[in-house]
Amino acid sequence: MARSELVDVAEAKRKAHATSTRKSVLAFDKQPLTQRVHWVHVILLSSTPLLALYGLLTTPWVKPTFILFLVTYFLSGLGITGGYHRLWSHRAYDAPLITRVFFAICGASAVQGSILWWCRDHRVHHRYTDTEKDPYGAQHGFWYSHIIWMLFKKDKSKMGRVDMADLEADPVVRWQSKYYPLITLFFSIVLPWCIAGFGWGDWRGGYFYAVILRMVIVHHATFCVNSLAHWLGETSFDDKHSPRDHFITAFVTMGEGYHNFHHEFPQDYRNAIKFYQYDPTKWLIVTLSYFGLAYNLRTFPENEVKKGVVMMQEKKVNQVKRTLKWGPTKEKLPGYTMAEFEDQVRDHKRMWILIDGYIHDVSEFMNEHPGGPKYIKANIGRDASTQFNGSVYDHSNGARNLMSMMRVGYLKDDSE
Ligand code: HEM
Ligand SMILES: [Fe+2]
Ligand SMILES: [Fe+2]
Repeated sequence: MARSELVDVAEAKRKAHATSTRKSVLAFDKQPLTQRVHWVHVILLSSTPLLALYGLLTTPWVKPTFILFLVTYFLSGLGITGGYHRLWSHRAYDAPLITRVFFAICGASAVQGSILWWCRDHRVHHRYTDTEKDPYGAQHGFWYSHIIWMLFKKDKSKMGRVDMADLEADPVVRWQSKYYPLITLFFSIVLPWCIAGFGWGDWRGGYFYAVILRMVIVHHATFCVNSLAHWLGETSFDDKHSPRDHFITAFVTMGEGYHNFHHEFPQDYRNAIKFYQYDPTKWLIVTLSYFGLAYNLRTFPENEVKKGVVMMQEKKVNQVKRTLKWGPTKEKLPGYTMAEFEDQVRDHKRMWILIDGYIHDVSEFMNEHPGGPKYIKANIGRDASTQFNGSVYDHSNGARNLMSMMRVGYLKDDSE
């Protein structure tokens, strides 16, 4: 079986498996919707955007607050992407205590739950992508994977399970889980607010911009990794699941936009593999590694990454190939012995020519032959393989493809 056919068969099996998983673990309970609402999430996720909007309309920007807004945006955003996501969820690199504490604090300031909670869901998402066990399964649509999944409590017995032993053993993770509300309150709200207030007297701007607006933007940036990154762009490495690569998603999410790559090679500390693609999270990890603050940066072997690309290209080529006519194959043709072939030409006056094991009807082509009819006529009823392949003229692919459309039979050997 050809390699491309193997790929197709494997894919059909995967699709069948995915459908059966979807049927067997149908989502959501019979419980009424109102009883399943996750009120804390609903209130947090609806009030903060409204507050941010109100702040935007009523509060003037001052330069130091704008700078503080940018700094807190990058710190909390990178806490999620560099810490929660690449370090803890995927172990894409190792980091000493100081880096882990830094990321634990920055990540907490994004107000997206503790490392343990966030990483558990994320590992489940990778393991059960696009099935009912995926907490933010993209098969339920853009808005479900963006935010709706958080607004309802889940039936835990139906969620996928993953190994979290490595995180449970990390004292920084345990410390962050234990004091999560305090750490978040202080680093997300109190500290930036006080810096703007005590620093330059902008209590109002500090609250609305460096705390609320920044929080809302980082929330939705992260949510975009689950929605936009499973919806917009190319499936450059594998199309068996929904993750996609797009530079817009990368810009919105601090580099998490090459999501097809990421789902294929989740342990790679990079999301963007080309130097010109936007991945500030990767740049941060590399910079930290120069100072010994990150080490063992993991990358997937280049050879395997390229195979993914080539297999997708092959798939696209095969799709186009299937739309073209290639002439009948041996299984669809009658076989003739050499004697039968010669009889057909002699007794039935067929204009048949034998080349490369196939018999071709050249009656309509003879006078169109770019090399002139003479060469064809001289070979009716004969095997012209040697002449066709070089002794007279070595034909192009175009000529070979054209010839395959003229097949009317193949040459049986006498034992057949
Ligand atoms: C069904 C069989 C054949 C087909 C479909 C075919 C097709 C073509 C085509 C498309 C060309 C243009 C150049 C190219 O694309 O390579 C060509 C040129 C030519 N063919 Fe054939 N051919 C066939 C059989 C033969 C045979 C049996 C001979 C020789 C005994 C022959 C001799 C030549 C020669 C001499 C040229 C001219 C090259 C030139 O002057 O540039 N062809 N043929
Ligand atoms: Fe994903
Ligand atoms: Fe991930």
